[in-house]
Amino acid sequence: MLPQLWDGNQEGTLITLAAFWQEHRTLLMGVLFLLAFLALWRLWKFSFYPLLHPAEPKELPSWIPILGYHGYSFFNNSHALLSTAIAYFGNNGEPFAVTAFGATFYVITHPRQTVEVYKNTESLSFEEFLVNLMKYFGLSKDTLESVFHTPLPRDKPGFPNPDGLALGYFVRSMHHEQLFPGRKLDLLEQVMKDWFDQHLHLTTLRKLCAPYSSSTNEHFIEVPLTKWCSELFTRAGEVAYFGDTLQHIEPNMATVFLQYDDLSWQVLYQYPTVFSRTMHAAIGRMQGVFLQYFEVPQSERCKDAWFTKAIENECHALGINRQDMARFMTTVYWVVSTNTRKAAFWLLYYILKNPSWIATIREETKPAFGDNSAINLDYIHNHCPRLEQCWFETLRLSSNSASARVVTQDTVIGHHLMRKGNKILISYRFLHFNSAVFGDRVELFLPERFEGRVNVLTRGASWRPFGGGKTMCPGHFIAKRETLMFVAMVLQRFDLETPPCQAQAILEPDLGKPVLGLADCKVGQELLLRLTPRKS
Ligand code: HEM
Repeated sequence: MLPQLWDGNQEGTLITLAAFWQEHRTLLMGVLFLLAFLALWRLWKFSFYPLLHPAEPKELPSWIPILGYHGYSFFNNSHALLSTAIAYFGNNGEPFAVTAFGATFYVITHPRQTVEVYKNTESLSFEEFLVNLMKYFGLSKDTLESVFHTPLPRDKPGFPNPDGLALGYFVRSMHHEQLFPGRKLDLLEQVMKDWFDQHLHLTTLRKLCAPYSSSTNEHFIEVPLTKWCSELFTRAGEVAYFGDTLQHIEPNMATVFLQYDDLSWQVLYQYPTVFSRTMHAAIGRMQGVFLQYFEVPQSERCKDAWFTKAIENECHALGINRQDMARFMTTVYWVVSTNTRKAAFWLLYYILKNPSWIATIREETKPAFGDNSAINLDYIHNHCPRLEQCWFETLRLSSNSASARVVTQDTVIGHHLMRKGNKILISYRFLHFNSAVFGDRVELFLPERFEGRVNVLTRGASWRPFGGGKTMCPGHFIAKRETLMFVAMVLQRFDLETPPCQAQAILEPDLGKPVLGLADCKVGQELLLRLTPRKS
């Protein structure tokens, strides 16, 4: 029990204090020592050190040495933490440092410096991040050594490798071959179009969505919007990349993937297995399905994308075992669907909440739809500017990625010295919410801000939904094509409503979870969507 320190008698109080000090002397000395140590450490770290090292980015002060006290804020809402830091440093556009979980991140907010970061592939590494990811997925040391450090012959059979790159770097050229405009991209898009075309009918949806639709009859179906888009896009992406073989092995691969993907932020934080058992169980199931997939002879696996067998052949040639191939393919499945599913539900959500766009897009896309369900994809690509503006605005509002680079040698960015071993973060959200670039009311869905300004706004250094430099996302063409064709088809075929009880329901981006692209919506939020076939 603490003594009562002030009873109006000054002498008595002093005596009581002295007695308290005598009794708890060791404890109080310890506390005083700790406070003195923290004060000195803080003074040194955030006042004297910056004076002695003016070239290094200033660090957001904290009271916890080494670990930094920003870990919780990083988890909870990294965007809010970075906003606080930007305000603390007077919004001066200079890089600053934040320590969380013992790692120091230099945060870049100025568009010009983002370009410097993307250009520097000598001393800023994306590969270290990839290697850590692959290790986390269980790829063996030997496989990683061959993949990243064994140059493939320049004259090898298969896809040409004139620069003699190791597979870990060569795979980027293979993604480009599959995903950049050309025949292979068109074929991929065609498969997705056929899949949506077959499944976007009331009768088919009733069967497909039975496990989660909340209500259905012969006139309509009600589905949870984010779940519905996620399932449909994952299934379409699966068929486009792997044909129907995976479906035969595990008809619910998409559902297992979504269980994993909801928790995939744990991978980015490299959570220990003991704290992420559900995520590990889902990924284990997916890897198991891919093991069975590779047991099916190639000749029996049809209608897959060019990339899928091409990369498998490269892995075989390098002697990579089946387990590691299965682990790697799981990551391919991940990148194919994790962002497009979110792009689809965010775009539909914003349109639903701004219903005047429904009529606009219907009218604009109508000429792309012939009488016998034929769809003119070229028309959607090139003659639907309003739909395209909605796409850009959705990406702007829902991007929550941060490009991460590991500093492998001391490096100067924008006159600031970045120390070896630390990480660099480019937060896209800050770039996309800069009202000096994107105009007023940046927090609102206003696709018209892109009208007549698409080139200015989406080709500058402030536009980064797909990252930048060498590692810029190669999937951006297919992501756009797939999402826009889907939204156009849904609007042409169905009337959309949210049930009256859901009129006030909203979806908000979860800015706390790290992602490689678009934000998910906050846990527990969902919006019911009623789809009623339109009378033609
Ligand atoms: C709206 C949809 C998408 C968004 C917002 C998105 C975003 C991103 C981002 C931010 C990165 C990291 C770039 C960096 O840090 O420099 C990335 C990388 C990547 N994305 Fe996407 N992505 C999308 C769709 C896709 C699709 C559909 C595919 C494949 C079919 C794909 C394949 C990849 C690959 C292979 C990489 C790694 C690139 C490399 O290391 O060179 N993405 N994506």
